[in-house]
Amino acid sequence: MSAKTLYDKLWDSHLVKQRDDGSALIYIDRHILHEVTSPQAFEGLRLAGRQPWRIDANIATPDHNVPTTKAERAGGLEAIADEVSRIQVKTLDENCDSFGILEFKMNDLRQGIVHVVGPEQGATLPGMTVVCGDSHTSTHGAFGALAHGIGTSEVEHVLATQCLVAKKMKNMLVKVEGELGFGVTAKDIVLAVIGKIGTAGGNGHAIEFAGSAIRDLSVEGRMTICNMAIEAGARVGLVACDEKTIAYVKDRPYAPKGADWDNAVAAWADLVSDADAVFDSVVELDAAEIKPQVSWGTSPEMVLAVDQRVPDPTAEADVVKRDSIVRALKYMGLNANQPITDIHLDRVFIGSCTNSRIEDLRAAAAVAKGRKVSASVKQALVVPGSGLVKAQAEKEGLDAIFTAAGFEWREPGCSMCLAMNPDKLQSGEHCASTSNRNFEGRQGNGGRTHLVSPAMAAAAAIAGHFVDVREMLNQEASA
Ligand SMILES: CC(C)[C@H](C(=O)O)[C@@H](O)C(=O)O
Ligand code: SF4
Repeated sequence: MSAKTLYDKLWDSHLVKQRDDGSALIYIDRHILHEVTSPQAFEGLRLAGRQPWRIDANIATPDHNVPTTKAERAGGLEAIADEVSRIQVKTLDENCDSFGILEFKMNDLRQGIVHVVGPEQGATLPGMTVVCGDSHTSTHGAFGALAHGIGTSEVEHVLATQCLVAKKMKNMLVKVEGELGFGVTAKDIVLAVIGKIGTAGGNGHAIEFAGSAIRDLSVEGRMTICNMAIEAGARVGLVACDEKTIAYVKDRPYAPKGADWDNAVAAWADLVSDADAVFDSVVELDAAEIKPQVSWGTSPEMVLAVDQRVPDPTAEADVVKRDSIVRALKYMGLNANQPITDIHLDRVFIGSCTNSRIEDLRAAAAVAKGRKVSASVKQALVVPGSGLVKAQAEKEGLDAIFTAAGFEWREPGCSMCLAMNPDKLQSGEHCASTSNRNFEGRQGNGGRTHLVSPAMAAAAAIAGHFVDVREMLNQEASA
């Protein structure tokens, strides 16, 4: 038998039927739902008089439309001021109740962003196929699972049949070897990868992230990396299953127990690419060369190290690239050659499915501790990814660190990651954000997003402009 990549193995073990035209039917182990992409799918089921094929495979939670202030949350669903949001969240509740689907409702301690909640509950497991009507489902690939986003009609198809029509992708290996320097994180790795290969670099591929720097990351760091595979053009991001993955999953509510656990762990040992597996393309990065990253433009590939300057379009020979630089500079209100550290921030957002887990909050709090948010920053938000992350952070006193420094401590949800709830940028405002997309208008009409790590976002909040967090923490910069 020929050598296989991890992606090949996951694909083969879920293949129900391969057709000659290249399309295939794959079995889906876990389906996660949120309020934005599920209403029409449930409606379709209803119209067709169908029931979900395997009710227990589904798990739901509202995240995009939920408000994040205590006051709005305390009033329950009726207090959601925005009508569309209120209807979306209510509809998810009604659909889950009527079809018998497990849902962590808005004020349940287990509620949160789908991509934080799935792994946290052990609903995402190594070796599974995981889908959700959300592009950042790639996050779950950090567990050695085949995970990707699907559209609303596919949500209906998965609900009805537990299968998905899919096409096998190509294999790409992104290998990051060596040790990360002090203050450099998983977020910086993935931004550097996207800076190198571009937002189309992974098109049509499943990207496996490997190498010693990836192995050295925590499982949460690996989730941050896989989360942004989609921003590199790949619907799927993957990391091999190892001892850390298994330790993370153990004893979580929906993880197998007893003899089932032992059998599962034995089976998971094979969730690695064979040593001689062949990838269609390979990209290599040296971890030691990666510095804290800041996106300056309107696409995640428009990213630089914090000590660099915003590009000068006149230095770009390629006319298409030159035009996109000109356009991005204009939208972002930046000048050619401006040092990244001269970019001033109006708001700071620490949260989103990329960076709202406990380790992210710890990293931000380590910077915020004993410091104050700059008077020039109008708002600095910290939004935990789930109620359980929030509770853990409070147990560790992180909330007190943040509020003493002048950050707002919020209830879990997607929040300022995208403008689907009250947390938004005003036109022209610059935001240091730990999220994953910096498209025009992403955080509010005319808003200007800069993607960074949690530590870099906290440092920017303190300084009022971008700074190298390594200098703020007064440590020897490792680069
Ligand atoms: C609303 C949802 C469909 C969307 C996605 O698919 O990713 C959102 O989560 C995003 O991050 O843009
Ligand atoms: S946090 Fe942002 S990227 Fe993640 S699911 Fe919500 S809106 Fe999408």
